[in-house]
Amino acid sequence: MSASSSNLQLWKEYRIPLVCMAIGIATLSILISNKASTASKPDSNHDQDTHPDDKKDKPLNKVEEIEAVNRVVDHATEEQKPYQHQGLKKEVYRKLPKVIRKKPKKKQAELDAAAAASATKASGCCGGKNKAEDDKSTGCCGGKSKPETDKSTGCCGGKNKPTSEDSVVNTLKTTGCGCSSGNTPSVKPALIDPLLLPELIEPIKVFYSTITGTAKLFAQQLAESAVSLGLPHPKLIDIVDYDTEDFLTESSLSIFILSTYNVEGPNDWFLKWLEDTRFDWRVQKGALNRLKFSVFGLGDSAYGDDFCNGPRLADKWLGQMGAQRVWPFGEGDKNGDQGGAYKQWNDAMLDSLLDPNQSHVHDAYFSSDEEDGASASEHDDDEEELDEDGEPVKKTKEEKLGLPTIDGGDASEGEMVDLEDMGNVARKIKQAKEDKALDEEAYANQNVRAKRSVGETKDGKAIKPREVREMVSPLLYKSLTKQGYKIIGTHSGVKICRWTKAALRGRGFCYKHSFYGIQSHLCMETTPSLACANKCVFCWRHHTNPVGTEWRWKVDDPEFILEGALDNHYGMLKQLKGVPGVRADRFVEANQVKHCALSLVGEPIFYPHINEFVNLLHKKRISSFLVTNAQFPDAIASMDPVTQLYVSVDASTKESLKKIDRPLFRDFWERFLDSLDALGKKGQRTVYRLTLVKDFNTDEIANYVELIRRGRPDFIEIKGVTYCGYGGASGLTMANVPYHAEVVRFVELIQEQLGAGYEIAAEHAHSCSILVASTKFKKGDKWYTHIDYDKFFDLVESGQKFTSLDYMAETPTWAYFGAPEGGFDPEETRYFRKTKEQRKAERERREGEQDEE
Ligand SMILES: Cc1cc2nc3c(=O)[nH]c(=O)nc-3n(C[C@H](O)[C@H](O)[C@H](O)COP(=O)(O)O)c2cc1C
Ligand code: SF4
Repeated sequence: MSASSSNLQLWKEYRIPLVCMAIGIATLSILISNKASTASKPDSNHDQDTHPDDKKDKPLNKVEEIEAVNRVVDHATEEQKPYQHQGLKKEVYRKLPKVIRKKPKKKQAELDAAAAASATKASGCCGGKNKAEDDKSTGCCGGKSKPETDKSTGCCGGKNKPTSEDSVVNTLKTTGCGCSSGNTPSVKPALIDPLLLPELIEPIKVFYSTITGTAKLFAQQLAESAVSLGLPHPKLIDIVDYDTEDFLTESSLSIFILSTYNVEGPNDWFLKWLEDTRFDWRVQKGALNRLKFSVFGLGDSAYGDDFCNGPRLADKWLGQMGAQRVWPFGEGDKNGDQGGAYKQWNDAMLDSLLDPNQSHVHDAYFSSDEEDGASASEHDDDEEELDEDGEPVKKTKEEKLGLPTIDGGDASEGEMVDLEDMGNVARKIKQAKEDKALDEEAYANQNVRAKRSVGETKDGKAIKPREVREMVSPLLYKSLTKQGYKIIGTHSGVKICRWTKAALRGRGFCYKHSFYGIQSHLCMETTPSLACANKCVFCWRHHTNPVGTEWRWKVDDPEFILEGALDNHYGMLKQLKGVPGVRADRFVEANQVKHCALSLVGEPIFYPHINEFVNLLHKKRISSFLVTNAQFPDAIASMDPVTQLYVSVDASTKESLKKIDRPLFRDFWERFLDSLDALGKKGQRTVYRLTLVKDFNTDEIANYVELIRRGRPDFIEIKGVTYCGYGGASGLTMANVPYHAEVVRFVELIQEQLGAGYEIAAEHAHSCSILVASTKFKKGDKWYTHIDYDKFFDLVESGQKFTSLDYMAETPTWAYFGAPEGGFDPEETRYFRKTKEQRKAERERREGEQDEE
C-alpha cells in the first residue's frame, strides 16, 4: 500500500475522533484570539462552561472535560495558565499527561510558534472555502454538507460562524464542530500539535521478539500508525536487549509483539523471567502494577496446542503480576492472514487509545497518577482504590492485613475457589495468620541484630532512607532458620556444615583437607551476603535467598557480623556436646575457629565491606576461602588478599552459563570474562571451581580449556553436582549427577588439552572431587598444594606483596590422585553408610540386648 493510500485509509477510520479533536483545538484558537478583548471586560460572560472554578459544585460532563483538557494541553497559548491547574477539577487534572502537569521544558517562543501553527492548521474544516468535492485527506466537506451539522464528519459546512466564545462553546457543545468559517484547510488534522508532543507525552514502548523479522515489521507498522496519528514515535525495543528487571519499574504503555518458538528463541529469557517472578513468593503481589500493556502473539496454527503459547503466557503472567491490560490479547496465524489480523488489532488498539470515551485505555496513555516517581498511593492517599468500572475495590480482610491469600499470595485471574474447598481455605487463612504472627515475633526477638548500620553502598554512595530496607524479611527468616541457618543481623548467615560434624566424630574431613590441609571441625561456614545475582539451577536455595544486581539493603557492620557468626557457630557446636561419637579432643579444638569458608549461600563479595570483613578474619588468624560467582569483576579486582580466592565456573559458553546460572545481569557473560581476567591478576592463590552437571555443562572441554588459559588459576577443583532433591524450577534429577568415573574422564580430557603447566594433583573420592594444579606447586615428585597458614597470616601482617608460592605446604601422599586412600586421611575412621539390611540386623541385635537386661 502506498503512503498516500494508507493515509487515506487511516483518515477514513479515524476521521471522527480526529475531527472532534481538531475542532477542540480550533475552538481554543478562537478562545485565544478573543482572549485580549474578553480579558478586559470584567462583565464578560465568556467561557462560563469551561471555567471549572465557576462551577465547582457541578461535575463536568464529557465535552467540558475534553475542552478543559485540551485547553491545558494547548498551554502555549494560555501562557501562564497551564501551570495553574488549580482551576481544573481534580478528575480533569488527573486526566492530563504526567509531563504537562510539570513546567514544560520547551522555550516559550517555540511553544507560541507551535500554538500559532495549530491555530491555522488544526481545524480540519475550511469553512466552506474548499472547492474540492470531498477532501478526505483534510476531513473537510468543502462546504457541501447541507444539513446544519454533518454528524458523520463533524463539519458544519461553513455555516457556523461564531462571533463570540460563547457561541463557539455552545456550538461545540451541541454539534461538536468549532468551525470559524475562515480557516485555511490543513494538510492533515493533528490531535495535538506534534511540536508539543515529544515534550508532553512519554512515548509508547514496543517490545518485539523475532527471529525471521515479522514481529519487528509489525512493531514498525505500529510506530508508523502512531506517528501518523500525531503521537510521538514509539520506542522500538528488541526484547533481548531489555533488562527484564527494569519491568519492575516500567510505567510506560508497553506493547508486546512476540513471536512463538518451540525451540530456543528470543522470548525465552523474558518468559523465564516472567515465570520466575510470577511464582517467586518474595516478589510482592502487584509487582508490575505501574506497567500498562497489551500483547500480540505471532504463531502458526500448524503447531496445534502450542499455537502462540509463549505470548499467551506472557499476557497471562503480566496480568497476574498487576500490570494493567489496556487492550486484549491478539494473535496472528502464519498459516492464515497474519498481517491482516495484526493490522486490525493494531488499529483498534490505537483507536481505543485515542478515544477518551474508552477511559481505561485512553488513561493508560494520557493520564498518570504518578509524578516524579511517586506512587499513586503516595500521591492520592486520600483516595480509594478503584476497579476498571470505577467502583471501589473490595479488599478481603487478608488483603487489607497484607496476609497471604489462599493460593499463596495471589488471587490470579481465572482462579476461583470451589465452595467445597471453603473449609480448607478458612483453615489455610487461619494457619497463615498464625504463621505470620509467629514469624514476626521470632523476627522481632532475634537476639542478634545489627548494632550499626552502614548507610552507604559499595561505591560509597549514601543509601537514601527510603531505599534502606532489611534483606531478610520475616518470611525469609523463617525459611532460612528452618533450613538450619542462623541469621546474623539483616543479611548474613552461618550454618554448621556436615563435614564439621563428621570431623567432630573422627569420621573424616571434607575435600579441602585432602587438597589444602583444612580440618573440618576448625572450619566455620558463613556468608556476609545471603543475596546473590544468580539463580543457579543447582542451588537449592534460589527459591529462598534474595537476588539482586546491586546492594539495595541496609548494610551491617563487619565486626558485628563476624562476632555474630562466631557466637552462633560456637552456640551450634555446643549443642553437639554429648552427642554419641563426638570426640572430646576435637570438641575442645573446635572452639577455636581457624578457617572460614565464605561460600555458604549468596555472594560474599556483594557485601559492601567485604575487605574489612576478610581483614578482621586474618587478624584473628582465621583463614579465608572466598567463593564468588564471577559477576562482580570490580569487586574481585579490589579485593584485598584472601587465603584462597575462588570463582565458580559453572559453564564454559555464554549459552550454557545462562542456562545454568540464570544470571540477573544482562551482560553476565562480559562480567564473567572480566572476572576471570581480574582473577588472573591477583597475586594470591586462585581457584576455578567447576561443578559438573550432566547434560548441562560436561561437553564443552575446549571452551573450559580456553577459560583456564584466560584466568590462569593456580588450581582447578572439579566435582560432580550433589543431588539435593531439586525439582521445581531447576528441573534437575539424579540423572544429572555424574558418576565418579565420568568426572575422572572429564578431568583427564581437560588436562590432556591443557598440556604442560597443569596436572591432576589430588582427589577426594568420597565427594567426587578432583584437583588439577599448576605445576608451579610441584617440586620433583612432590606436590605442594597444602597451605602454610601461619606463614600466610605473617605475610598479610607484614603488608608486603606476596604470591601464592610464598605460603604453600607439602601435600600428604594419601591425598594424591590415584592413591589407594582416595584422599581419605588414614588417621580418620572411615564410616560407611549401613545398608537397609545392616540397619535391620543392628536394630534386632539392640532389641535382643535390651531383652537380656
Ligand atoms: C523453528 C520454529 C518453531 C516455531 N514454533 C512455533 C510454536 O511452537 N508455536 C507457534 O504458534 N508458532 C511457532 N512457529 C511459528 C512462528 O512463531 C511464526 O512463523 C512467526 O510468525 C514468526 O515470527 P518472526 O518472524 O517474528 O520470528 C515456529 C516457527 C519456527 C521457524
Ligand atoms: S570447607 Fe566447606 S565443606 Fe569443608 S568443613 Fe569448611 S564449610 Fe565444611
